[in-house]
Amino acid sequence: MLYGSEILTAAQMRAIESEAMDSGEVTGLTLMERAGAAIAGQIRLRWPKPGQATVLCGPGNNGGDGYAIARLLAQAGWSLRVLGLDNTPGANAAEMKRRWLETGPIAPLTESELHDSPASDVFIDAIFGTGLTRPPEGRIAAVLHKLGRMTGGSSRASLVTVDCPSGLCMDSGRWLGSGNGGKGAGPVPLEAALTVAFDSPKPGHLLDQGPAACGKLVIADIGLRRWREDGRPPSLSAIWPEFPIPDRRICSIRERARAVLDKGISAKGPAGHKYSYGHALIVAGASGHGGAARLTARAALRSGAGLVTICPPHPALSEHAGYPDALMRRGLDHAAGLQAILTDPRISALCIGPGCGVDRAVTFLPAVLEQPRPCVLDADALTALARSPDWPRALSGHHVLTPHGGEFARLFPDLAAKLGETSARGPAFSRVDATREAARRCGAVILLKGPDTVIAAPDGRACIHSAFDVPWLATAGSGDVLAGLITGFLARGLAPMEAAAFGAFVHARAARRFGPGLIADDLPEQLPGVFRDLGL
Ligand SMILES: NC(=O)C1=CN([C@@H]2O[C@H](COP(=O)(O)OP(=O)(O)OC[C@H]3O[C@@H](n4cnc5c(N)ncnc54)[C@H](OP(=O)(O)O)[C@@H]3O)[C@@H](O)[C@H]2O)[C@@H](O)CC1
Ligand SMILES: Nc1ncnc2c1ncn2[C@@H]1O[C@H](COP(=O)(O)OP(=O)(O)O)[C@@H](O)[C@H]1O
Ligand SMILES: [K+]
Repeated sequence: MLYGSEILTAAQMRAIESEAMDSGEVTGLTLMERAGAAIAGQIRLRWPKPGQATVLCGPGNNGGDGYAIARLLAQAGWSLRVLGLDNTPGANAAEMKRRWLETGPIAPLTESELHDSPASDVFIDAIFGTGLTRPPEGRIAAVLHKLGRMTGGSSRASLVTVDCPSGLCMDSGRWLGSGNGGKGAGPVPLEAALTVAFDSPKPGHLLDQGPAACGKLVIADIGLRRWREDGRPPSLSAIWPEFPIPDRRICSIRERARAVLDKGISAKGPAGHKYSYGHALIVAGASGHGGAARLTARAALRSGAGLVTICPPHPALSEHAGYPDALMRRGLDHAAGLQAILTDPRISALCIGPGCGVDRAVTFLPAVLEQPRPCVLDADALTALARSPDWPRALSGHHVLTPHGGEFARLFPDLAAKLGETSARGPAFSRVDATREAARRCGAVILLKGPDTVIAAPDGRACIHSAFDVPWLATAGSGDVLAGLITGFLARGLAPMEAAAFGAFVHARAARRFGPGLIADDLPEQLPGVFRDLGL
């Protein structure tokens, strides 16, 4: 595990469930009963007064969970309407169905039967879970379309989904059969109030359309920890969750932050002096474009780097006077000038791109890339990089690239195109797949920005950072602040992957702490509070 919580793909989850059942210590029926009880419990927690629920049960084990939920809610006094299919091939799901039939009837899972259930307070989607292999079609597609219209937007009824909204690919967060943004041939995308998933988050809960489709995500413990942790190499995907996940070794965010920092960063202590904490250098642009680089520099200073120097062309030096006084300024006009500055071995990290200007980035990139210090390439530097032939060969493991979607498409047009294609089979190509492949190709750390920021290293380690709860982070200059944070953490000694992941985490926490109305200038000012909250 990298840090934060482990994420499992649908295939990994199925493998763990199989291992648990093969061990003879737990049966599939017990796991299903626990899954059903977890969801029924969450529903009763949110709707303490028994109401009317409609449960839609599919052909597999997800449907089996649905029959268990129906039985448990009925025992708690709820009025139930259950829609299901004739064929329920799995033994466990068939047993759950049999037990439900002792309590009540099953109506056919059709659009017209669903239409006749409008009095429900809660609709429970137990049609498909981790077993979804292809886009829903025909009768089930029509049911899901109707369900989307009955529960989405301002409708009174709430949708609760078992493991995930049906039709959503749990490995990518994309609707199977739909193109970019959930549009295309598929059904009306579901918008759940609550999704209860088992054991661990899956990538699809956090990526792309997943968070909007899932609503509030709750991870329920169904007793699989031992098989998750036994004998398997640590998972490659992890997050910094802002929600509690049961049954994890590291549970407080403070502990997690401390664990990362202890791995590499020079924690401030009585024995240190400013040079102990690194010196970050920011290549800035011409007059009139200095704001972006100053945001970067300010964030680098606040990250705890011992010194930060901003390097605009000589004529633009005066523009940076007094922003803030702690910032050092040095004119930089030619690549040879940069080489001269870099003879100082105490400069420990660089950043080029924010407010730099593409032409200036083209001039300085070769000198930046051939020096061995860790370096963040952002904004104009990414555009400049994409223009140079055979650019992936110029990069290596000490480089961190921080593209947003547009910059990523300039650098990796084929991967961006693949993300936009309609996916006819699961698992669909995901933002994690794209970012991992990008990192592998150029041998550098890639941080693909968005509400679902993905960070990947060339060795395949990857991490999703979810910031869907802070949409106000999408404001001009916030990416410049992120670049500065990562540069500062690199200067202080964090490894590139850790610096990028910790940067994304601290960035979103600063935005969360400030709240709506945030402008990028506010972010660095929140950092002391963020660090204090983390006990750093
Ligand atoms: N394993 C365990 O012990 C536990 C599992 N648990 C629960 O089980 C869920 C996984 O169950 P699952 O593997 O049976 O898959 P599920 O999501 O129910 O659907 C698969 C069925 O749908 C079919 N199908 C697929 N796509 C289709 C399409 N487009 N249109 C039509 N059919 C389609 C597919 O058929 P096939 O692809 O073979 O044709 C198959 O019949 C998991 O999410 C969790 O809720 C929990 O109880 C904890 C213990
Ligand atoms: N909807 C959103 N919710 C949360 N964070 C977002 C959202 N959209 C973008 N972000 C984050 O905001 C920052 C924007 O960076 P960027 O696009 O480079 O902006 P700029 O170039 O103006 O600095 C990134 O860290 C990105 O992950
Ligand atoms: K489901």
